Amino acid sequence: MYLLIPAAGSGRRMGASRNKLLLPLLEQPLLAWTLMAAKQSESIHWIGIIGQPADWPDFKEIVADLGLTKLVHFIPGGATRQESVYQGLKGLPAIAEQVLIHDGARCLITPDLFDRCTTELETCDGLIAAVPVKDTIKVVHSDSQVVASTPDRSKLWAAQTPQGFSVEKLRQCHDEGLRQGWEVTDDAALFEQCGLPVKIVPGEETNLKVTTPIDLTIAEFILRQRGTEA
Ligand SMILES: Nc1ccn([C@@H]2O[C@H](COP(=O)(O)OP(=O)(O)OP(=O)(O)O)[C@@H](O)[C@H]2O)c(=O)n1
Ligand SMILES: C[C@](O)(CO)[C@H](O)COP(=O)(O)O
Repeated sequence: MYLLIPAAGSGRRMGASRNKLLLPLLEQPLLAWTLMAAKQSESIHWIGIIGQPADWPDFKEIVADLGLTKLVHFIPGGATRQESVYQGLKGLPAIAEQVLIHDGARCLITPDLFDRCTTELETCDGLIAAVPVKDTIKVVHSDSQVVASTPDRSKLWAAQTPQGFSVEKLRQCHDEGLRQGWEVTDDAALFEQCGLPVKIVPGEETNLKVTTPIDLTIAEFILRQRGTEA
Protein backbone atom coordinates (compact mmCIF):
# COMPACT_ATOMS: atom_id res chain seq x y z
CA MET A 1 0.00 0.00 0.00
CA TYR A 2 1.11 3.56 -0.71
CA LEU A 3 1.02 5.90 2.28
CA LEU A 4 1.06 9.70 2.15
CA ILE A 5 1.89 11.51 5.39
CA PRO A 6 0.90 15.21 5.44
CA ALA A 7 3.62 16.78 7.58
CA ALA A 8 3.88 20.28 6.11
CA GLY A 9 1.97 22.21 8.78
CA SER A 10 3.26 24.93 11.05
CA GLY A 11 1.65 23.90 14.34
CA ARG A 12 0.04 27.29 14.97
CA ARG A 13 -2.30 25.91 17.65
CA MET A 14 0.63 24.24 19.40
CA GLY A 15 2.25 27.65 19.75
CA ALA A 16 5.70 26.24 19.06
CA SER A 17 8.35 28.09 17.08
CA ARG A 18 8.68 25.27 14.55
CA ASN A 19 6.77 22.41 12.98
CA LYS A 20 5.15 20.53 15.89
CA LEU A 21 6.11 17.22 14.26
CA LEU A 22 9.70 17.97 15.25
CA LEU A 23 8.85 18.47 18.93
CA PRO A 24 10.12 15.76 21.28
CA LEU A 25 7.75 13.11 22.61
CA LEU A 26 9.47 10.67 24.99
CA GLU A 27 12.79 11.69 23.47
CA GLN A 28 11.80 11.02 19.87
CA PRO A 29 10.45 13.65 17.45
CA LEU A 30 6.69 13.32 17.08
CA LEU A 31 7.00 12.32 13.42
CA ALA A 32 9.25 9.40 14.37
CA TRP A 33 6.36 7.75 16.26
CA THR A 34 4.11 8.00 13.20
CA LEU A 35 6.85 6.56 11.01
CA MET A 36 7.55 3.73 13.46
CA ALA A 37 3.92 2.58 13.15
CA ALA A 38 4.21 2.75 9.34
CA LYS A 39 7.47 0.80 9.55
CA GLN A 40 5.77 -1.95 11.55
CA SER A 41 2.70 -2.11 9.30
CA GLU A 42 2.75 -5.25 7.15
CA SER A 43 0.79 -3.68 4.31
CA ILE A 44 2.65 -0.42 3.69
CA HIS A 45 5.59 -0.60 1.31
CA TRP A 46 5.93 3.02 0.10
CA ILE A 47 5.86 6.20 2.20
CA GLY A 48 5.58 9.75 0.87
CA ILE A 49 6.32 12.39 3.50
CA ILE A 50 4.77 15.71 2.50
CA GLY A 51 6.76 18.50 4.12
CA GLN A 52 8.05 22.03 3.82
CA PRO A 53 11.56 21.89 2.28
CA ALA A 54 12.97 23.76 5.31
CA ASP A 55 12.11 20.72 7.45
CA TRP A 56 13.62 18.13 5.12
CA PRO A 57 17.05 17.95 6.79
CA ASP A 58 15.33 17.07 10.09
CA PHE A 59 12.91 14.65 8.40
CA LYS A 60 15.78 12.90 6.63
CA GLU A 61 17.64 12.49 9.90
CA ILE A 62 14.54 10.93 11.51
CA VAL A 63 14.14 8.50 8.61
CA ALA A 64 17.82 7.56 8.77
CA ASP A 65 17.73 7.03 12.54
CA LEU A 66 14.72 4.69 12.21
CA GLY A 67 16.54 2.53 9.68
CA LEU A 68 13.47 2.51 7.43
CA THR A 69 13.92 -0.02 4.67
CA LYS A 70 10.63 0.87 2.95
CA LEU A 71 10.75 3.30 0.04
CA VAL A 72 10.54 6.87 1.38
CA HIS A 73 9.96 9.94 -0.79
CA PHE A 74 9.90 13.59 0.21
CA ILE A 75 7.24 15.72 -1.45
CA PRO A 76 6.94 19.52 -1.07
CA GLY A 77 3.76 20.57 0.74
CA GLY A 78 1.38 23.49 0.22
CA ALA A 79 -0.13 26.28 2.30
CA THR A 80 -3.03 24.15 3.59
CA ARG A 81 -3.47 20.46 4.36
CA GLN A 82 -5.73 20.23 1.31
CA GLU A 83 -2.99 21.66 -0.94
CA SER A 84 -0.39 19.41 0.66
CA VAL A 85 -2.37 16.26 -0.05
CA TYR A 86 -2.94 17.47 -3.62
CA GLN A 87 0.83 17.77 -4.02
CA GLY A 88 1.22 14.36 -2.42
CA LEU A 89 -1.11 12.79 -4.96
CA LYS A 90 1.02 14.29 -7.74
CA GLY A 91 4.09 12.75 -6.11
CA LEU A 92 2.72 9.19 -6.16
CA PRO A 93 4.23 6.75 -8.67
CA ALA A 94 2.05 6.35 -11.77
CA ILE A 95 1.31 2.70 -10.88
CA ALA A 96 -0.27 3.57 -7.51
CA GLU A 97 -3.96 2.64 -7.62
CA GLN A 98 -4.85 3.07 -3.95
CA VAL A 99 -3.50 5.29 -1.21
CA LEU A 100 -3.79 5.77 2.51
CA ILE A 101 -3.39 9.30 3.83
CA HIS A 102 -2.38 9.67 7.47
CA ASP A 103 -1.63 12.91 9.33
CA GLY A 104 1.89 13.03 10.69
CA ALA A 105 0.34 14.59 13.78
CA ARG A 106 -1.62 11.39 14.61
CA CYS A 107 1.48 9.82 16.06
CA LEU A 108 -0.24 7.22 18.28
CA ILE A 109 -1.65 5.19 15.41
CA THR A 110 -1.02 1.45 15.63
CA PRO A 111 0.31 -0.69 12.74
CA ASP A 112 -2.90 -2.71 13.05
CA LEU A 113 -5.05 0.29 12.09
CA PHE A 114 -2.95 0.86 8.97
CA ASP A 115 -3.36 -2.80 8.05
CA ARG A 116 -7.11 -2.88 8.71
CA CYS A 117 -7.58 0.17 6.46
CA THR A 118 -5.52 -1.50 3.73
CA THR A 119 -7.70 -4.61 3.92
CA GLU A 120 -10.95 -2.61 3.84
CA LEU A 121 -9.76 -0.65 0.81
CA GLU A 122 -9.99 -3.89 -1.17
CA THR A 123 -13.78 -3.58 -0.90
CA CYS A 124 -14.39 0.14 -1.47
CA ASP A 125 -13.03 3.30 -3.13
CA GLY A 126 -13.14 5.55 -0.07
CA LEU A 127 -12.84 5.03 3.68
CA ILE A 128 -12.00 6.82 6.89
CA ALA A 129 -11.03 5.67 10.33
CA ALA A 130 -13.48 7.17 12.82
CA VAL A 131 -14.80 6.71 16.35
CA PRO A 132 -18.29 7.35 17.75
CA VAL A 133 -18.60 10.75 19.41
CA LYS A 134 -18.90 10.53 23.21
CA ASP A 135 -19.83 14.12 23.98
CA THR A 136 -23.21 15.71 23.46
CA ILE A 137 -22.62 18.12 20.58
CA LYS A 138 -24.31 21.51 20.28
CA VAL A 139 -24.79 23.51 17.10
CA VAL A 140 -24.37 27.17 18.05
CA HIS A 141 -25.46 30.39 16.31
CA SER A 142 -22.10 32.02 15.57
CA ASP A 143 -23.35 35.57 16.01
CA SER A 144 -25.26 35.25 19.32
CA GLN A 145 -23.36 32.23 20.74
CA VAL A 146 -26.76 30.74 21.62
CA VAL A 147 -27.41 27.02 21.11
CA ALA A 148 -29.36 26.32 17.93
CA SER A 149 -29.80 22.55 18.20
CA THR A 150 -28.50 19.23 19.54
CA PRO A 151 -27.79 16.68 16.79
CA ASP A 152 -28.61 13.01 17.35
CA ARG A 153 -25.35 11.65 18.77
CA SER A 154 -25.94 8.15 17.44
CA LYS A 155 -25.19 9.51 13.96
CA LEU A 156 -22.03 11.42 14.90
CA TRP A 157 -18.54 10.02 14.37
CA ALA A 158 -15.23 11.80 14.92
CA ALA A 159 -13.11 11.61 11.78
CA GLN A 160 -9.53 10.41 12.05
CA THR A 161 -6.89 9.34 9.64
CA PRO A 162 -5.93 7.04 7.91
CA GLN A 163 -8.29 7.89 5.11
CA GLY A 164 -8.00 5.60 2.10
CA PHE A 165 -9.01 6.07 -1.51
CA SER A 166 -8.78 5.03 -5.11
CA VAL A 167 -6.01 7.35 -6.33
CA GLU A 168 -7.80 8.12 -9.58
CA LYS A 169 -11.07 9.02 -7.84
CA LEU A 170 -9.38 11.11 -5.14
CA ARG A 171 -7.46 13.04 -7.80
CA GLN A 172 -10.74 13.79 -9.58
CA CYS A 173 -12.32 14.96 -6.30
CA HIS A 174 -9.36 17.25 -5.53
CA ASP A 175 -9.57 18.70 -9.06
CA GLU A 176 -13.29 19.30 -8.62
CA GLY A 177 -12.64 20.89 -5.22
CA LEU A 178 -10.17 23.28 -6.84
CA ARG A 179 -12.62 24.18 -9.60
CA GLN A 180 -15.43 24.79 -7.11
CA GLY A 181 -13.28 26.53 -4.50
CA TRP A 182 -14.14 24.00 -1.76
CA GLU A 183 -12.03 24.34 1.38
CA VAL A 184 -12.02 21.20 3.50
CA THR A 185 -10.08 19.81 6.44
CA ASP A 186 -10.01 16.22 5.26
CA ASP A 187 -10.01 14.28 1.99
CA ALA A 188 -13.20 12.41 2.75
CA ALA A 189 -15.06 15.73 2.60
CA LEU A 190 -14.06 16.11 -1.06
CA PHE A 191 -15.25 12.58 -1.78
CA GLU A 192 -18.55 13.29 -0.02
CA GLN A 193 -19.10 16.58 -1.85
CA CYS A 194 -18.60 14.72 -5.13
CA GLY A 195 -21.38 12.33 -4.08
CA LEU A 196 -19.09 9.33 -3.56
CA PRO A 197 -19.52 6.91 -0.63
CA VAL A 198 -17.01 6.90 2.21
CA LYS A 199 -16.93 3.80 4.40
CA ILE A 200 -16.24 3.95 8.15
CA VAL A 201 -13.46 1.78 9.56
CA PRO A 202 -13.42 1.58 13.37
CA GLY A 203 -10.63 3.91 14.49
CA GLU A 204 -8.80 4.00 17.79
CA GLU A 205 -9.65 6.26 20.71
CA THR A 206 -5.95 6.73 21.29
CA ASN A 207 -5.38 7.82 17.68
CA LEU A 208 -5.56 11.47 18.68
CA LYS A 209 -4.20 14.32 16.64
CA VAL A 210 -1.55 16.26 18.54
CA THR A 211 -2.89 19.77 18.05
CA THR A 212 -2.48 21.78 21.29
CA PRO A 213 0.05 21.44 24.16
CA ILE A 214 -2.28 19.28 26.28
CA ASP A 215 -2.32 16.67 23.49
CA LEU A 216 1.44 16.22 23.92
CA THR A 217 0.93 15.45 27.61
CA ILE A 218 -1.87 12.99 26.82
CA ALA A 219 0.20 11.35 24.06
CA GLU A 220 3.13 10.90 26.43
CA PHE A 221 0.83 9.30 29.02
CA ILE A 222 -0.60 6.86 26.46
CA LEU A 223 2.84 5.87 25.20
CA ARG A 224 4.02 5.24 28.77
CA GLN A 225 0.90 3.14 29.43
CA ARG A 226 1.71 1.09 26.35
CA GLY A 227 5.17 0.57 27.74
CA THR A 228 6.58 1.79 24.46
CA GLU A 229 10.25 2.51 24.55
CA ALA A 230 11.53 5.46 22.53
N1 LIG B 1 -0.15 23.16 4.95
C1 LIG B 1 -0.29 22.04 5.67
C2 LIG B 1 -0.98 22.04 6.90
C3 LIG B 1 -1.05 20.86 7.63
N2 LIG B 1 -0.45 19.75 7.16
C4 LIG B 1 -0.43 18.52 7.96
O1 LIG B 1 -1.76 18.07 8.19
C5 LIG B 1 -1.85 17.41 9.44
C6 LIG B 1 -3.04 17.93 10.24
O2 LIG B 1 -2.94 19.32 10.37
P1 LIG B 1 -2.88 20.13 11.74
O3 LIG B 1 -2.94 19.25 12.90
O4 LIG B 1 -3.87 21.24 11.63
O5 LIG B 1 -1.38 20.66 11.69
P2 LIG B 1 -0.80 22.12 11.59
O6 LIG B 1 -1.28 22.76 10.34
O7 LIG B 1 0.66 21.95 11.76
O8 LIG B 1 -1.40 22.82 12.88
P3 LIG B 1 -2.20 24.20 13.01
O9 LIG B 1 -3.47 24.01 12.21
O10 LIG B 1 -2.43 24.34 14.46
O11 LIG B 1 -1.29 25.25 12.44
C7 LIG B 1 -0.51 17.64 10.17
O12 LIG B 1 0.22 16.43 10.16
C8 LIG B 1 0.15 18.73 9.36
O13 LIG B 1 1.57 18.66 9.32
C9 LIG B 1 0.19 19.75 5.92
O14 LIG B 1 0.71 18.73 5.49
N3 LIG B 1 0.25 20.91 5.19
C1 LIG C 1 -7.88 14.96 8.72
C2 LIG C 1 -8.18 15.19 10.16
O1 LIG C 1 -7.10 14.76 10.96
C3 LIG C 1 -9.35 14.33 10.54
O2 LIG C 1 -9.61 14.45 11.89
C4 LIG C 1 -8.46 16.62 10.46
O3 LIG C 1 -9.60 17.01 9.81
C5 LIG C 1 -7.26 17.49 10.15
O4 LIG C 1 -7.56 18.84 10.01
P1 LIG C 1 -7.54 20.01 11.11
O5 LIG C 1 -7.25 21.23 10.32
O6 LIG C 1 -6.48 19.75 12.11
O7 LIG C 1 -8.89 20.04 11.73
